[in-house]
Amino acid sequence: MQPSPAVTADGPATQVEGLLVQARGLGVEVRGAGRVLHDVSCDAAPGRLTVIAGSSGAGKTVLLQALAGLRVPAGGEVLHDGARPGPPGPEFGFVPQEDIIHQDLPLHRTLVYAAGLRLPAGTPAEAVAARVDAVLETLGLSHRAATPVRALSGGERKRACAAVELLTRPRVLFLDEPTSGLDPMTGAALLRTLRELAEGGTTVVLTSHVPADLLRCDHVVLLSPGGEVAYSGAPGSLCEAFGVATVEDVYEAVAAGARAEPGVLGAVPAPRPGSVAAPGKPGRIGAVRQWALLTGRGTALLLHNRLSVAVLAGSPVMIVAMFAVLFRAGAFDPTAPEPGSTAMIMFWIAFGAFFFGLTYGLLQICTELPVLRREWLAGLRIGPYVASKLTTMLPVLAAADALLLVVLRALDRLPRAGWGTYGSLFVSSLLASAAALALGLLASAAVSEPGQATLMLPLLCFPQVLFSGAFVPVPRMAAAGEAISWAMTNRWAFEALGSGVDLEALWRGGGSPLGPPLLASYGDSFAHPASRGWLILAGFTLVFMAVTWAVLVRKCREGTARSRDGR
Ligand SMILES: Nc1ncnc2c1ncn2[C@@H]1O[C@H](COP(=O)(O)OP(=O)(O)OP(=O)(O)O)[C@@H](O)[C@H]1O
Repeated sequence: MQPSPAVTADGPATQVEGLLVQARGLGVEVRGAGRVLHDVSCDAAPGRLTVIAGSSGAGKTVLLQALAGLRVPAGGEVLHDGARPGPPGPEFGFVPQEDIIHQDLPLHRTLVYAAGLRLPAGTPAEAVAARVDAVLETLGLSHRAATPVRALSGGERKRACAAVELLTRPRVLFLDEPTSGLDPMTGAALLRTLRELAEGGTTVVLTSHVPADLLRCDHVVLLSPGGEVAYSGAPGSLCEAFGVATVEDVYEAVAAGARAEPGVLGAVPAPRPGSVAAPGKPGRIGAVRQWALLTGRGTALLLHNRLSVAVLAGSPVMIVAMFAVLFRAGAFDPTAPEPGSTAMIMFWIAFGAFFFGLTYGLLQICTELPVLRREWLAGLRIGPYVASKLTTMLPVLAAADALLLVVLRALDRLPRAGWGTYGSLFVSSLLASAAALALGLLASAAVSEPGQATLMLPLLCFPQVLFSGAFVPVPRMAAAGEAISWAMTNRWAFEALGSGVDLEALWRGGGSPLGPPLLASYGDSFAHPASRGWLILAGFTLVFMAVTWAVLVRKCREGTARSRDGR
């Protein structure tokens, strides 16, 4: 790791008027854990490096979130410049323990996208690039600008996350365990960088359980295992206050119940009860611009991730190859059709389109929830975010569906028909994929980790096969099964595809004696125009997207005390 450079004239630490953060008698409850913090009073002053320390589980993260205004106090209050925290604006930086940047793009490009979402609307591209360059220089990352984030070392990745937060020149920067997992030298270098930011005026608050970190900061807030302040003051007086020789001894003394008198911070402005801190002027970019930016970033991320490219390109090719060897040619020959095979070909096209959409959607959101949460706080709207997932993936799905149809037609597994028929088949497939993609996005938003999303795959696929009406025709289903089939997008895709190739006419008038009895068992499944299926599939897509939006809004708001305008 390179030594941290001096803060440049253009760097984020220059001429920043830091935010005064105060906690007064703060109590915080966490669902499932009860009251975690008790009567905590402490200050984090501008231009200072404040560290929240304590044993594991003492409540450091909860206190950091509460000081940032991201947790509702159960008692007492948090004040920013003497007022209640307002909506988080560009003056606010928060780096959680999880990475808040995507892994696949080069660092510079990642920061340019982040800046696009955070800097005021209308910021010229050159100004964005200059800002990114300045932040990279401040954090000693200029030489890694072209490196994919995934290839950065642990310490560099932590600084890259901080870099995102510095783009807007925040007045306060909160960091949750920025030095955890770093070797002592890298940790010390990161703290030096944070010190330089503090010296430039920024209020810097971090959590740490590395003893050496405490001595490098200006102010220590040490929590007892029960979530009370055991010490608040200068690091130089810490050991003396407990009558011990080392920081490790202090931890032992605190675990045994020792407490020290809170240190005096100096004069702070009197609180203005009832008032709300004004956010910095956000000047956020509009919903359409957010959607365009996210679509561009989503596409770039897809193309830069080898695994996703392999899945995107590989799964349609494999499925097309399997279909090609499964079905015999000529099933749609009007003089000697194979009615059973034609129904199966239609079903497997519908299911292939469904499968592409679902698998593409399932990992889209759950793998980037920490990034989304942080960007939401910074002003990202959930609507453009969800819409961008659709617009990023739809062209890929269109290509996969088209490939399926073109190859099956070329191999004579589909009828010799004109553009009208193939246009209809393509629209049915694409809408089936879109509905499945939206279902995948919903599942991805609802689960809490990628492993759960993978488990959802068979759960979501099975009913789509069973209740599609292909293997057990809808008129032959039990009443409950028929009711369930209404909720299956695959049923509507199957019927729209069958209607698109006019299976009814082929079965009724074709030269196979099996056609009429089959038609009798499928009833009016293919009697409706394909457009009816299209409308239903489009409706499902919209409903799944809307529910995804609602789930994500709830997840982003969860535990967030600060209101946020402009979702
Ligand atoms: N989402 C949650 N659900 C249940 N309990 C929680 C949750 N978040 C925190 N807690 C509980 O709140 C307490 C404080 O947690 P916190 O993460 O603030 O501790 P910490 O001091 O930061 O610990 P560590 O150093 O291990 O990160 C712990 O007892 C923890 O189990």
